[in-house]
Amino acid sequence: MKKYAIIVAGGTGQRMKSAVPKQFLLLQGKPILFHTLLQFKKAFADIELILVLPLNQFPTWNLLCQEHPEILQTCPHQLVEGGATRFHSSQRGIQAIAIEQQALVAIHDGVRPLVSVESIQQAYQHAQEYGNAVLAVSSKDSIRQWDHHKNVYLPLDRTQIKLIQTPQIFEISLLKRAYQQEYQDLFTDDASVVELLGIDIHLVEGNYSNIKITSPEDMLIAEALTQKV
Ligand SMILES: Nc1ccn([C@@H]2O[C@H](COP(=O)(O)OP(=O)(O)OP(=O)(O)O)[C@@H](O)[C@H]2O)c(=O)n1
Ligand SMILES: C[C@](O)(CO)[C@H](O)COP(=O)(O)O
Repeated sequence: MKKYAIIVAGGTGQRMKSAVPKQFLLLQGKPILFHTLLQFKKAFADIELILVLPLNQFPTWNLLCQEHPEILQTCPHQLVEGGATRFHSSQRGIQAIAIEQQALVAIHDGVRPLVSVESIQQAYQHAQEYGNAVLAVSSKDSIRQWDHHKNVYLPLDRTQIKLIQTPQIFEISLLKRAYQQEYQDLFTDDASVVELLGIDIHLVEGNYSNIKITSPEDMLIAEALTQKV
């Protein structure tokens, strides 16, 4: 089946507090987005890549592609303008795909460059079998939830909790239908959008190195995890 990956990088990275948008920061000397795109290309040589960026970041990305010619040599991709929220960026990426054939579409955070090739391949396999697949890991920490009646945080059974990652992979017609829905604040990922159609989400074991680069210490962790020995 035809495979697409939509790499959403339409955010402004407020929590990273860096002058350079976090998706362009250099990890082992290469832009974070290059690492992300490359993992999908390594997973499937024939995959079609769509990169979603804010329109005002297109010139910076084009410059980076000139400075690092290996980006376009190894990971040719279509550039699509992002939206106001992650939902709207995913929606625009999805609109860029024609629906003339069956296809599996992965939506992946541009700032998760350490996703493994094996996880990507495994997730596509599960999506082929179950119609969708979402990477997730168990919590290594204890978890508490605010109780509005008691005005206190109460412990949850962490064996019942999963921490959700990307990629999140769906059949194209399902995604197109899901993203016709009106935006809601509870849409923090693509699975929550699809689920509202009454579809059960299929979780696949992810891995702990697939971190989302969100705040400054995440760059140190990513550098350490990619260190060549
Ligand atoms: N309007 C938006 C907002 C987010 N994203 C993408 O969704 C992913 C996960 O979001 P997050 O880490 O929250 O990124 P930012 O929104 O950029 O960060 P912050 O919330 O700190 O501003 C990122 O790859 C981000 O670029 C996007 O494509 N479009
Ligand atoms: C999609 C996601 O990475 C799954 O964990 C996450 O929900 C993104 O959340 P953010 O609020 O955009 O950081």
